[in-house]
Amino acid sequence: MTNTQVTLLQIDNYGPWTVTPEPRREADLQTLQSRLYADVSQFVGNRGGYTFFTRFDNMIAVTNGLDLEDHRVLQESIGNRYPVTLSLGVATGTDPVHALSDATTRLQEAGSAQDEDRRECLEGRIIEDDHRTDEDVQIAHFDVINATGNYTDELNAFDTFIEIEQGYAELMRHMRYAHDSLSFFVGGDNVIVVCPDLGYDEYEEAIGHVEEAVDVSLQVGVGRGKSAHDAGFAAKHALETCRADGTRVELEWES
Ligand SMILES: Nc1nc2c(ncn2[C@@H]2O[C@H](COP(=O)(O)OP(=O)(O)OP(=O)(O)O)[C@@H](O)[C@H]2O)c(=O)[nH]1
Repeated sequence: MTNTQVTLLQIDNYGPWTVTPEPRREADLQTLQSRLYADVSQFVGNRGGYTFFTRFDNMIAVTNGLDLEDHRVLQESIGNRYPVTLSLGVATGTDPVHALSDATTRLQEAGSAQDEDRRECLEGRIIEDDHRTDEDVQIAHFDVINATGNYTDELNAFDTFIEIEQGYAELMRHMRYAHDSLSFFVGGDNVIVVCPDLGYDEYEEAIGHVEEAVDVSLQVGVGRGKSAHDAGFAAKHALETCRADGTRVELEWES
């Protein structure tokens, strides 16, 4: 049974900061956001977690293996080095959508994202070490079949981007509402999905749905693990099996 630990990271009072005392240069905001993401991704990644940039002012991380002290150190380190601070909500659950929803509620109850007095909140709970198992995290790594031959080498770069984003948008909505999963575009033609306990049939159904709806063909490798890294790494290996064997769905634990 999965038990996903999800952290919502929210920049405190960021909207007002971007326009005070007057609107800040857009290139500077983009640079700040991408550097902040890079630092958070490295900190969480070094401890076995995955961070997704999502909307940049709100990031979502799978943090199985990180305790509350790790979260506090992250906040302190960012607060020391950036002109902005982070509030964090952490929650756990057998279904990652529920866990994220609980993490969100924790922050919302602590105050608005644009409340001057809500700074560096840390709310929630983690999975204790002695309760962690090798099946806590399930990650599915989706990829567009032959994106290079069908899109990248054929269409102009923007039209390729539209096709890939259409596939992502359809998959993300379907996995959220049909399978209680959180999907994140991670670059190129790749989408990483944080899932509850799903099996072969659900993944095959999702791929069929996206193909039917937007005519984008996907393959998926799925892995399980104690941390996001362990599950995601297993998923990457399963995806390599799809590529080698021409299969659409590979579950690492069944190979
Ligand atoms: N984030 C991330 N991006 C990847 C990964 N693998 C590939 N990519 C991206 O996806 C792009 C396309 O690579 P592939 O998916 O290997 O190419 P493809 O043409 O779709 O070929 P097949 O996947 O074999 O059908 C690359 O340029 C990368 O940007 C990965 O594991 N993680």
